[in-house]
Amino acid sequence: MDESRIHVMIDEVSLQNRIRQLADEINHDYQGKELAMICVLKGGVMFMTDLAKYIQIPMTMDFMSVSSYGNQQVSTGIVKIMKDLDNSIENQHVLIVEDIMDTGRTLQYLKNLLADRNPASVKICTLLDKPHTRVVPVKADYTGFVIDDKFVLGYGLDYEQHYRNLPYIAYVE
Ligand SMILES: O=P(O)(O)OC[C@H]1O[C@H](OP(=O)(O)OP(=O)(O)O)[C@H](O)[C@@H]1O
Ligand code: HPA
Repeated sequence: MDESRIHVMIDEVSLQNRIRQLADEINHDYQGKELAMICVLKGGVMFMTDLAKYIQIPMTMDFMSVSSYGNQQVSTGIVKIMKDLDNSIENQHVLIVEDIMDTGRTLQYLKNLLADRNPASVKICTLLDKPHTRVVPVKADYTGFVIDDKFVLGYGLDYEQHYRNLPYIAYVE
């Protein structure tokens, strides 16, 4: 991609400050409980690992990978599990950790799938929320930033598998 089209949307300091605030909320809300943090690969990796550093209650981590059918830019709404969780979530307080909620299809599918496995609770924590592109009525319990309808990359998010390593969120214009 022509890199002059990439602009910073959320810088590294703002990201880290907000992630610390989200962790404080989570620590408060789950006091006395154990948290099963579920990272949605690959985009959720950076957010999951940074968020987890500030979690002060007992917690476990597990990873799941899902993929949408169809071409890369157009969400078809059909989601396929590429890698399932390693461990059971029965009777556990599950927090799904995602990088972005766009159409909402991925998180709606995942929330329903995990809710069927008899957890004690299932909540969603998304770093970014693009409410204007939502197609299904799924809601996050914890949201880092609500953003405009722009294609974003960095901090886990990719453009054709690249740019996930940027320490900030950028938009393409
Ligand atoms: O709300 P939606 O429209 O469903 O879009 C959000 C999903 O799309 C991206 O994943 P992608 O399938 O690109 O995989 P990746 O995380 O491996 O990049 C992102 O990480 C979310 O999982
Ligand atoms: O804006 C985005 N950027 C990268 N990946 C995504 N997956 C859904 N929306 C986006």
